[in-house]
Amino acid sequence: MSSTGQQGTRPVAIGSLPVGTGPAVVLRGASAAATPSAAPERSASRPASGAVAGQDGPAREPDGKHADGVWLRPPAGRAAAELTRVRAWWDGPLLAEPATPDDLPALAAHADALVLGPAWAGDPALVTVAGALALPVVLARGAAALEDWLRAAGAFAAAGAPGVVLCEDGALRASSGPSGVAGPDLGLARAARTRSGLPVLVAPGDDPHLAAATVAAGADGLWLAPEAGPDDLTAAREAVTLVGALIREEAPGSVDDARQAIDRVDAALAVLLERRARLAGTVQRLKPVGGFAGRDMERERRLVAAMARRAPLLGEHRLAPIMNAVIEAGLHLAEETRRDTRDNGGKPASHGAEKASHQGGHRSRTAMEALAAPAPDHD
Ligand SMILES: O=C(O)C(=O)C[C@]1(C(=O)O)C=C[C@@H](O)C=C1
Repeated sequence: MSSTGQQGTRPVAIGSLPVGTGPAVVLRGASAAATPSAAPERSASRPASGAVAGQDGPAREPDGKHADGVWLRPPAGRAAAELTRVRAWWDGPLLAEPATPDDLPALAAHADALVLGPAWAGDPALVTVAGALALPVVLARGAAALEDWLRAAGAFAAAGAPGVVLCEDGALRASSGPSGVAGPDLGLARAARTRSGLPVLVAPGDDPHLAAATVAAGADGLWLAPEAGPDDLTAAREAVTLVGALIREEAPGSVDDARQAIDRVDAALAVLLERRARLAGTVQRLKPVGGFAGRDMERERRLVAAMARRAPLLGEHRLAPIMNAVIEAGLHLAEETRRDTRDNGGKPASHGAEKASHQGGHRSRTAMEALAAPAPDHD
């Protein structure tokens, strides 16, 4: 394990994927092919497992990336065939849920982790058999109470499972509550993580924007349904990157891991810098004298001092030149935009930021954009 992990959490390796240390992970369900008797191969009907049949691989994000890991719930008696089929296009971390104990040998041969629900946890004989496979166990909560969930996790560890990851999957399995909207219990997931020291995955359900809240609540990973599309994957990845950069402690142990952690922080910085530039542009428009001519050095000194209270390592004297560059970039952008607007007969002209996003063509809405929709009337 290349880093020390989240405080108090015991990381678990699922194949090559560390869970509970480093960034939160994104796992996505793989489609299970329909059984020949239920529907022809490649049909779009829904098999008993609830997965969409007929897809050959996991959805990709627009940039071509897959999820970090794939999970599968093959129909009874089809585990070997389904796992072999998925292994043909996916050699990364693979998690599988057995429909019956007869599926266990196939899982032991092909999967990196067992996904087990409350029914297994309630049967001591099954716990013993599953623990003896020496695969990590992802223990779905289903509708279990916190105490029962944690007790079951302890039972799998005692039976020999080399690691246990909890999965709050209430959104996938439980029927919707009084609100009519099914969703994960983030408070319960957080309590389970604190109490047990085990990594916790959370299924954010049908609303991709819950991914950000899920990471903010401290989840070590997102558990996406097989139906999750590229935009859902992108929203999940954005939440992991941006929200994780703000709240998730990392202690990387290699240059590569440290650079990846820096990339996530830079991604969050970029979103915030863009947002700040828009707001600073609004101030230039509203002030009696905007732009460089209306510069207010006392206000700049005070904002640097306030920032230094949150960034004591950097301190005022290091933050001051950074913020000077940030503020001047914003003023240049505001003046450029004002000139463009004037040249455009008073109509708002596309400035740099807009041009860039237009050039990129269609861009899906990110988690951070959804959290903090930018003001539409920027300068
Ligand atoms: O607060 C203002 O008056 C601004 O114009 C905004 C801003 C900034 O970017 O934060 C920019 C220039 C000023 O010198 C001070 C602050």
